[in-house]
Amino acid sequence: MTSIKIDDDAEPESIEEAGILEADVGARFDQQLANIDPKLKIDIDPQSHRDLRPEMMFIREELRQAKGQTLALCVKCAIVLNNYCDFVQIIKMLWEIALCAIIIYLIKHFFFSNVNPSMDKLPGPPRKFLLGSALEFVGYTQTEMFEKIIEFPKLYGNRIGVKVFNRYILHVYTPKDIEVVLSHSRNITKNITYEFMKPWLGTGLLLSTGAKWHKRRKILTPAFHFEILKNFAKVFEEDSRNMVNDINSRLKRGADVLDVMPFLSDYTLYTICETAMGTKLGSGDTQAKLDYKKSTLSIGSLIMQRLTRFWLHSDFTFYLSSLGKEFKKCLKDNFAFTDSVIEERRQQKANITKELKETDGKKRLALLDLLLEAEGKGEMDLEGIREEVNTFMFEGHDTTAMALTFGLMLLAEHRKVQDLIYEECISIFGNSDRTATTAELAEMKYLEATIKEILRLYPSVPFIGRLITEDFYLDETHVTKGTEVVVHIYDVHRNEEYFPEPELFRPERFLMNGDKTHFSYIPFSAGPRNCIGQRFAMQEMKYMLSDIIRHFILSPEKMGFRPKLKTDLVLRSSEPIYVKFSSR
Ligand code: HEM
Repeated sequence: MTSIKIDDDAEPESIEEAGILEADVGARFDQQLANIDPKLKIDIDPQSHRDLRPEMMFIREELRQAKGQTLALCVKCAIVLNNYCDFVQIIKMLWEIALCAIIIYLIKHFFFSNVNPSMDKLPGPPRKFLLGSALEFVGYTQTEMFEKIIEFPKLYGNRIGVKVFNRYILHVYTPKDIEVVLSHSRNITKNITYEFMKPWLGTGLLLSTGAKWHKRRKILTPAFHFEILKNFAKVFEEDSRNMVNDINSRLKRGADVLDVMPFLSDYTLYTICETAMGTKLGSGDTQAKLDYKKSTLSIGSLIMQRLTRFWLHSDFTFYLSSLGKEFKKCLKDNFAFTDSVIEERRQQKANITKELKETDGKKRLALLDLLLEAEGKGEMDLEGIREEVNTFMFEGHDTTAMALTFGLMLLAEHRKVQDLIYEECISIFGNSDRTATTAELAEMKYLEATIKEILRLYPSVPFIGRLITEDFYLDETHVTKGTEVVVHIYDVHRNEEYFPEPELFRPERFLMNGDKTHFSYIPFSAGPRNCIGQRFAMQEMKYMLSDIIRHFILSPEKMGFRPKLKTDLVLRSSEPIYVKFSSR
């Protein structure tokens, strides 16, 4: 309710003056009445008009219409009301100007603040006004996404520029470009895609950057020292022997065809828990273990779905959505398991300290022990331990499980390769059933070449990303700060120039090339942020594959079967991979 007070002293002196005022005020009213908020109630006290002469009154019909009531206004009232309306108009106008300024700022910030003509020149998928290529993957399944990404170099060439809103994303495929990106000592920050993993892995070794990453890498590198891997040999041996026994008992029950992915994933999980975490899981599925495996698979898939829906990129919208709610539930299950692993090791801490004393500190600590030791020295807190344990549990078991899965699929179709590995094993062990020493594993050159070839065709991490923090050039392309770069490992491994007939599974390539593949072969990435666990992974895979081939002949369930691949945190098959086992 707006009350208009009349200052009687300001009453016009004469009818003429009132007439002039009315004409003036009336004209201005006519302009403004259209803008008066119809909800505005104007209450003019009729008592205050009682002494006014009738000539000094005028009725604005428009006001009556606008307010649904007849108002008799004296000229002074009209002036006051008019001034009031002017004031409201000014405020409204200022608000509109501010709103426009905010919108212009946001549009500029989100769509136009990042302009890089040399990136704009690069070929790439079509761009829509303002959105760029933001709609490119909307509605795609993970399998369709993978197929589309693989098509990119065929459509647009070997250096591709993509713009999504204001983000430039450079895709590189050639060893020459990849070398520049990965060797850069200061461009070590991961790109925005990895942000979606942070609620899960925190800023552990995989996701951290700058000083934190340097400090953590220094603390954790000793956990992958050659001597430590030697200590792990016993666990690798035991787990691969258990795996062989498990397959044997299945064969006795007549179950000779295995869905290999979940099977292998169990064993790589046992191995990472027992080696890096110092915790024996025991065979058989507990609910916590099942929840961990299920939630790890779901987390990857939910992150991929979020990635393709740009409106879920903000935490606010994501956690309101059903995907976000499911994601939270998966994190809870995942953390419950990893927390129990930490707790169990913490309980054994007294034993570790005793062992350290007995060996004069010469005993090398496993990863989790190093973390607990760092906690004791005040270099790390519980949150820090948790993010590293989550990082290593995931990176340390899913990557190797997928490599072994694709490995068994390829070996099953290539009997000759199996025979060559078998012969290599016989040349070392003869008829003995004993397991290999680390020195003997190092001698298995053909097996090593086979694993390399498996990882060439099916690199567990098919793409990696960086956020550029320091400008550099790729020939004439100026890659500026803020640009994201995606390195296509899967594609560079299929470059015909380096790997003739790239789709063929041919381990001999690595016997001839040795290690002179440079940046054309990077399953473990390269440069400062390469895989810290690569020797661990190679050793684990050697133990498992050699033990399988020494005991079984593999054959495919369906000859020529190639599963559809899907984009995920690691390279996955979209359908089960079955392999038939028979005893040698
Ligand atoms: C076949 C097996 C494996 C493959 C193909 C693989 C591949 C890779 C690749 C490509 C990266 C770089 C990721 C990036 O730049 O975003 C990486 C990083 C990493 N990997 Fe592996 N990995 C394997 C096994 C393992 C194992 C067994 C562990 C641990 C025991 C491990 C732990 C890590 C960690 C912690 C990083 C982050 C390193 C850093 O940024 O400093 N990986 N891995």
